[in-house]
Amino acid sequence: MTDTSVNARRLVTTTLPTEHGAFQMLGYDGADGLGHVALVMGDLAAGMDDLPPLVRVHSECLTGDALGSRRCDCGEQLDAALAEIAREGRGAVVYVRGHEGRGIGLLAKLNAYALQDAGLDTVDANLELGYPADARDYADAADILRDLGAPRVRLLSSNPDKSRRLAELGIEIVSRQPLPVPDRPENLTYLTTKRERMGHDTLSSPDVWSELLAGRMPPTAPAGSDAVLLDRYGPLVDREEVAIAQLAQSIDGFIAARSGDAEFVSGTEDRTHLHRLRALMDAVVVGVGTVVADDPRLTVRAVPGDSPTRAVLDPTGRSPRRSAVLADGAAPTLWLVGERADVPDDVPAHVTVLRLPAGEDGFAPQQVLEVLRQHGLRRVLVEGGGRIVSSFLEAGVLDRLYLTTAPLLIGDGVPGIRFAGTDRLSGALRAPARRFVLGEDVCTELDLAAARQS
Ligand SMILES: Nc1nc2c(ncn2[C@@H]2O[C@H](COP(=O)(O)OP(=O)(O)OP(=O)(O)O)[C@@H](O)[C@H]2O)c(=O)[nH]1
Ligand SMILES: [Zn+2]
Repeated sequence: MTDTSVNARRLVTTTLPTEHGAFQMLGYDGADGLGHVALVMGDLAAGMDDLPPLVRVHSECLTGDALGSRRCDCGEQLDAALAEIAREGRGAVVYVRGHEGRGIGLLAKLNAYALQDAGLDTVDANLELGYPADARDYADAADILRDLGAPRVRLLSSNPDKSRRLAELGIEIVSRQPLPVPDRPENLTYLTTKRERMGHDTLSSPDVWSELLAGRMPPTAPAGSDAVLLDRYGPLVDREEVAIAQLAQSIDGFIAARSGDAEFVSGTEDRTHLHRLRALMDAVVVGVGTVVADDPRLTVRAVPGDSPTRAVLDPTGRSPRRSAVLADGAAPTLWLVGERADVPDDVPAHVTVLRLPAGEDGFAPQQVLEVLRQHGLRRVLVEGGGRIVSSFLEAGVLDRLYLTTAPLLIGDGVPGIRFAGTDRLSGALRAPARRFVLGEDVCTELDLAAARQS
C-alpha cells in the first residue's frame, strides 16, 4: 500500500501514435518506484466553462491489456477508453502500474485465478490468499490528474468505489460513465461477481440500431457487432437528404439469368444489409421491370425498423394490379406513371398515382428525386433493377452505391451496372471505397459524393 502523501512526478514527455490517433505520453514516477503513464489528447485544462475531460484511470492488467485475456474486460476497456477520448478529441488515460490484480500483484493474481479455476469467485479468492478484495491505492493517479490540469473529470468507469476513492483524494468526479464493452461468455462470472459483490454498474449499452433508426449517433462508442453497425451505417445517419443505391450482381456482372430468374443471387447477409438500408431510408425506388420480374414487397422484415414508402417507376403503367406494391398495403406506394399511361381510377388506399413526363429512357432521375422530395421523402434508396440503378448512377445524383458481388458466374443474363462509359480508363468512375464481407458475398461501397467533390 502506498502513502497518499507521496507525489508522482512527471519525468518525461513524448508521443505515442496509436490506432486511435496520436497521444501525448507523459511518464511519471510512482510511490512504489514503478513508472506510470498518462496518454493525453487535446487541452485538458481548458477554460472553466468547458466540459471537464473524459478520463480513464486504468489499473494495470498484464493478462487483459497485453495478452488479450478474456477472463476480464480490461483490454477492451482500455481500447474503448482510447476510442472514446479520440472521438471527443480530448481526454486522458492514466495507466496505473502497481494496480495489477487489484493491487495484489501479478503472481498473487495468478494464484487467485488458480483458486477461481477451482470454484471460488474473484472476491473470495483474494480473501483466501490473505489479501483484501481490492488493495488499490489511487494517490498517484490523483497526483497525475492534478499535474495534467484535470482536477475535475468525467470518469470512464463502472466502479463506484474507484470514483469515491478518487474523490477522497480531491479529484472532482463530475460524472461517471461505464465504457461500452460487451460481456463475454468467458468473463460473465467475473463481471457478475463485480456487479453483485463489488457494486459495479450493469452496463446498459445503448441499442445502436435503434439509435441509428432514430437518426442519432449513439452517445458512446459501441463494441463488437454494434461497432460494425455504426461503422457501416453511421455515414447515412443525420443526413436530411441522401440518395443511395444498392445492387447485387454475379461477379460477371449479371443480376439475373436470361429467363429473368433472380432468386438468391446474393445470400442472407446481403439481404439483411438491404433491409437495413430500407429501414434507414424514407423511400425505396424500383423500376417496373423489377416489379414484373420479382414482385418484391420492398418492406423491412429482416431487422427492426419501419418500411419506407415504395416508389415504382412505371412510364406506361404496366405494373400488374396484383403485384405486392400495388396490392398489399404493407407500406405506402407512389406509382409514378407517364402522362398518358392508362391506370385504373380505383387504386387501393395505400397507392398514390403520380403522373410525370417520361422520355424515351423513362423518367429523369433528377425529376424522380424532386417528386419524392415534394412528398417529404428526402432519404432515398434506389434498389433496382440494373437499368434504373445505372441511370441514377449516370445522372450523378447518387451519394453512395452499395454494389454486392456474389461468387457466381451467370455467363449471360440480365445485366447489372451498365452505362455509356468512356474510351479510356482515365475517364472511368472512381470513388473512395469500403468493402464489407457479407457471408460469401462482398459489398463494395462507393462514396460517390466524395468522388464528385474531389
Ligand atoms: N485479484 C484479482 N484481480 C483481478 C482479477 N481479474 C482482474 N483483476 C484485476 O483487476 C483490475 C481491474 O479491476 P476491475 O475490477 O476489473 O475494474 P475496475 O478498474 O475496478 O473498474 P472499471 O473502471 O470499470 O474498469 C486489474 O488490475 C486486473 O488485473 C481477479 O480475478 N483477481
Ligand atoms: Zn484484467
